[in-house]
Amino acid sequence: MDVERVQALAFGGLNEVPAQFIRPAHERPENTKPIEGVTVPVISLSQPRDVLVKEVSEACSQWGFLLVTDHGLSPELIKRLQQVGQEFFALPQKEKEAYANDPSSGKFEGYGTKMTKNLEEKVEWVDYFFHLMSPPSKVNHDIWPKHPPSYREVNEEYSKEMLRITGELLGLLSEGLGLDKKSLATPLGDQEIELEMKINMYPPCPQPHLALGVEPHTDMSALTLLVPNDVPGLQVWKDGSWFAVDYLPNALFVHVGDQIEVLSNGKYKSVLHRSVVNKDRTRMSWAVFCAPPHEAMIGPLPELVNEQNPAKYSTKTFAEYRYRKFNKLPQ
Ligand SMILES: O=C(O)CCC(=O)C(=O)O
Ligand SMILES: [Fe+2]
Repeated sequence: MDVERVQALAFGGLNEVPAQFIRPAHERPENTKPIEGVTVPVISLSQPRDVLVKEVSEACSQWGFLLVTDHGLSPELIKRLQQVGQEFFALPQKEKEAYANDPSSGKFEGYGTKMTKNLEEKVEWVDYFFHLMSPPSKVNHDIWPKHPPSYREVNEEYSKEMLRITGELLGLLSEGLGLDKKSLATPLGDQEIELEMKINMYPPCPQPHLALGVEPHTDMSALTLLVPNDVPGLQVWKDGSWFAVDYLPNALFVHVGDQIEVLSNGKYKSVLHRSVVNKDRTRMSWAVFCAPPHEAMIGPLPELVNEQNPAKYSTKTFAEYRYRKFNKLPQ
């Protein structure tokens, strides 16, 4: 299958973006103005637990998004993760193509460029690499980049840290619902929770005001933990406006995904977000999607549902949720 890669297109010398990237006027990045004085929450994990539970659960109820600092993830490990990802994307095009995925035949892992067309038939200004990274028993290392050779070791180390931090955040969010610390982790599979790595690579774009990196969406995951390079581009939606998320060195960008919204019966919000591109610099981001195993049954936690608070979401397997979301069917 011949897929035109955005990276190859962008570095091939281009003065205008091709028509398939040009968004209708209402979708263009300059279109909304954030509310003055309102900023995205930044929360340090080294605070007394009661304060932390309150701050994290407020951020997840009001924004579905927060920046986390003092998470114990070392800046060196983040740097190594970014280095091996950059080295992969710096490989000659032909070498990258050996890892090409094929979502239309169910092969989601590997090197890709989004081909599925939305209603307006527009595509995104991004290439990516996507692979499962945990639990180890389900990971297929043959799909992971073999170059640079340290890719595997670095990503395995990173994955352990993501599992630890996911566990901590789920504990805080459970307590924020007034429940036992394990209430959210248990239905999500606990140590069997699936962690997927998606490296997004957004090359410079000759007309950034016309295109989008990733179009508005909510993540299907329970939580998404992301580290970008130092080029800003992520925007989150709140109360009718897009808010640009500034780069904060070594912070983890935490998104509430659909599964936490469902489990919390709507107390926590799955955040609508998008990314914009720029003219001069390559933006990259490393998103780790933390999601339940496919066979897990996900619905509002029974402790949160009663006559006054009926279930707002139906209960179904994560596999069915995914199928419905991919095919734009009602949940
Ligand atoms: O690059 C970003 O900051 C956002 C990427 C994203 O939302 C995604 O890959 O799901
Ligand atoms: Fe996302």
